[in-house]
Amino acid sequence: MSSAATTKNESGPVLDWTAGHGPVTGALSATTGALAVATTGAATGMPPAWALAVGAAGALGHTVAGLKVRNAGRTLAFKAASWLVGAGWTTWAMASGPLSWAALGSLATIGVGIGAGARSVALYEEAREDEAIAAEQRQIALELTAERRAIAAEWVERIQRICHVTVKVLAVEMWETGNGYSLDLEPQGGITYDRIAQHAAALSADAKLPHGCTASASPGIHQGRTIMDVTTRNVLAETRTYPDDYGPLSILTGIPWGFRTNGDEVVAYLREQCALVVGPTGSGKTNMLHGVLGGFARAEDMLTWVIDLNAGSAGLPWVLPALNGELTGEDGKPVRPGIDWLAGTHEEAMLMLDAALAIGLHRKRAYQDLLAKHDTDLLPVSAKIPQIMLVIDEGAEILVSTDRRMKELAKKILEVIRMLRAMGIRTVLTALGATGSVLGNLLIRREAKVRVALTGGETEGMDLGKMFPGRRGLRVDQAPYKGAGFMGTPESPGALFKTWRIKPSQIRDITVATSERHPRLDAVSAKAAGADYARRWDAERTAWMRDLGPQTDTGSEPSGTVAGSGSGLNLSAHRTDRGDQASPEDELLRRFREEIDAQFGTAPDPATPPPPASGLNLSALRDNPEQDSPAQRAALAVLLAAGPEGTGASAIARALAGEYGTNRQTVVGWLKAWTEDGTAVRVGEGTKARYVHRDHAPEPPTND
Ligand SMILES: Nc1ncnc2c1ncn2[C@@H]1O[C@H](COP(=O)(O)OP(=O)(O)OP(=O)(O)O)[C@@H](O)[C@H]1O
Repeated sequence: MSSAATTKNESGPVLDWTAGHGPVTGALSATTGALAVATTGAATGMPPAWALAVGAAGALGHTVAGLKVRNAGRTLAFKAASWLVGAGWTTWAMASGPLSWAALGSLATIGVGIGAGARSVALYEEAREDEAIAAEQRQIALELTAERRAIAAEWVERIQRICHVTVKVLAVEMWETGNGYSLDLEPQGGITYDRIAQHAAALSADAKLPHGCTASASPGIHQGRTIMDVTTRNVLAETRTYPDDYGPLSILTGIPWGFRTNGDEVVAYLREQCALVVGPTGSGKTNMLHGVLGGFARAEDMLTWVIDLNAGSAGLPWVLPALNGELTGEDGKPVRPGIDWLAGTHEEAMLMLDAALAIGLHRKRAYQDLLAKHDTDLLPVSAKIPQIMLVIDEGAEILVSTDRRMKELAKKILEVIRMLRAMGIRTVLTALGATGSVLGNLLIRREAKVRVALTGGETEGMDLGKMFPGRRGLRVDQAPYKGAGFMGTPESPGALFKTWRIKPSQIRDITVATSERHPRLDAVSAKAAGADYARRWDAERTAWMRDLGPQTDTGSEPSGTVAGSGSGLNLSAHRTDRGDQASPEDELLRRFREEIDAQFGTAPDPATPPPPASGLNLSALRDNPEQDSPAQRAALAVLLAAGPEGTGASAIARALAGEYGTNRQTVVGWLKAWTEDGTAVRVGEGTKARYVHRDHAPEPPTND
């Protein structure tokens, strides 16, 4: 029913006169209307021809209205006929008396007739409308198929001309994002995908794809098929922020690390795999690391332990705001740090690695029954028995370092990688360059199949062939943007991708959002890890964080206090601002350190690949007197022996190389530390600059 609305209020039903008629109400309305007019007209002596005139006008009006809404001819005819029949009856009834049996009987028949007619007309109109929509869709599909056919023909011709390979196109799929399309190809004559893949650059050029877009061939559903992905819009040039849905993730369902050129997420499955993230300075590696830590923080079955000997800078933003009480959780509850353990010093890193090894070995014994119950040799990781992810910034450089202390760490890291896969302990190592010394390590090649090469336009030290063996046509200049590069996993072959930009505020938001979600270390593991793990957040163990808080990863900026400053984040995004706020003393110190950096090359030059043993900045160690190693003491002795003439980092390193294997980079770190605490004094300028022990230092000039 549609003519009278059914909504009720206190004053009774509300009538909606604008609503249209259905078949029943339409017929009722027409017949009761005609009867009313006939009886009133007959009683008052109205001329019967008037009713006929009104009927004709109604028929005309409805026909015009029907034409406007494009009613079918038969609908228009039916509506006009209804008006005319009604008007004819009224005219006749007014003349011969409307209340006779004949008049009422014929009116009832007319009513039923109008009702039935209206119903059939309505059904007909509906069917017409459906047919029109279907025809429109057929037209769109036809056009799309024509577009696909054109694309297919274009690529068959192009591949034939450039690769000399005949292909059959089995399907063309347009990406929903509108950024490109994929072709499912069947190369003829037993030719495999790589024959096409090696011509990727020529194919892209021939197709006149915009910069940053590629035509890349990869294996298809079987060896005789090839998928050709063609990007037509360069999404890598866009900055996309980390998706702000911080919902739960799991190690078992993978952690998203970025997006492909077709807009799809690329996911790292790390239950059994280790990962290697290579990125030279300025490529967006720190940002990516934060994205990785953010994903791990969101997981319900992972605990993240971070080693960063660059003063812990990769982990600090996940720890300090929580430790300093700057964040408040739901209901005012304190917020747990976004990572479970942070080692910024050699000592702490040793404790962490020992704990990881102890946990792994103990899990092997203690969970025998559980493994038997699940009939597996792979520990069933869950929120109750979480996976431990060891994230080691510049870890690859630790592995190839010749420094004795680094070698100690390297030995333990390799043990973790080699022995603890089944027991749910895996690593993410970062490296400044994809150099032979990093990828030459068989263990890394075998265990770290989740690989990322952030290029940021850097071409040196980026051996993509070694990073993604078997993948052809990958070129560094395809991803000249910060945060962009290549990612490959066992599930998703190496191809272009980009990381999300994660903002400092998002790190805080994720820390808060995931605080309640982090699992606790299972009792078996906690027992094995012992007091070193239980006391990891003790004030004296975390004092270095507060001391080093706002330092950057190069350690070449003044230290200050973080607590209460409200800027506990140590992100490179903030770096440029800080110089403006520094005091004159800090500024002097900064300039002094810059000079040292310039002279001794402590800050890596983005244009050159780092030598294998470089890249680690050990300045973080300087604040801890307990960390004086025999090598350090020997270096101090060399400095003292140099007398008032003083000496330089290279000379000290040469003196120590034989016995301790100390490299120049390490000595530079010590000299910086000694200069800051007054143990040594830097004299001379430029290439004449040298260090003198304070016992031999010249008298400082006085002002009077
Ligand atoms: N995914 C991204 N999208 C857009 N811009 C990014 C992305 N990642 C990084 N950037 C930009 O690049 C800058 C440098 O990033 P980041 O500090 O992570 O580089 P890095 O390789 O760690 O360099 P450094 O070693 O000097 O710290 C950031 O401040 C940001 O402006």
